[in-house]
Amino acid sequence: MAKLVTYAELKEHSNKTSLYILLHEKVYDVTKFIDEHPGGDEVILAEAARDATEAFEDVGHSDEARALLKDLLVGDFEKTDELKTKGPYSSSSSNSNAVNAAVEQGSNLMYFVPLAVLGAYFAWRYYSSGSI
Ligand code: HEM
Repeated sequence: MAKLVTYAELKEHSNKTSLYILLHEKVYDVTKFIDEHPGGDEVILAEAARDATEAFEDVGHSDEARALLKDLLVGDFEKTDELKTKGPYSSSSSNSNAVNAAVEQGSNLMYFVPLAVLGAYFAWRYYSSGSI
């Protein structure tokens, strides 16, 4: 059976001397790999002691990148309440609500502007037809 890695262990290995990364509920030892990472060491260090799945998938890593993982595997991550593997960090919903509201306001304006132009056009036709 695969080794279970606890959240405490994940946190212990969160610096350049020893670094574990949590991806898809599995823990990888990337200590030796970070210097070779084409994306640089900082982006990986930023994912220490948290769920790096989203960051990793957002980049759209190649199959070659994924193949590297199997040699780095430490074990399965032991799920805890402290760190939901779906990511408690996935940006706060209040924030995205504000963005949604802004987008909605923008689209209201997108309807209003062409309608106003149309209204102005018919008003112009109405008045100019009277004078011809
Ligand atoms: C242990 C996990 C990781 C492995 C094995 C890995 C491996 C690789 C490899 C092989 C590439 C070259 C392009 C490709 O083949 O897809 C790459 C690129 C990249 N990686 Fe990772 N990576 C890991 C984790 C991460 C994380 C957590 C991030 C966080 C954002 C990240 C960000 C990037 C970026 C931004 C590039 C693009 C670099 C460029 O094209 O300039 N990687 N990675």
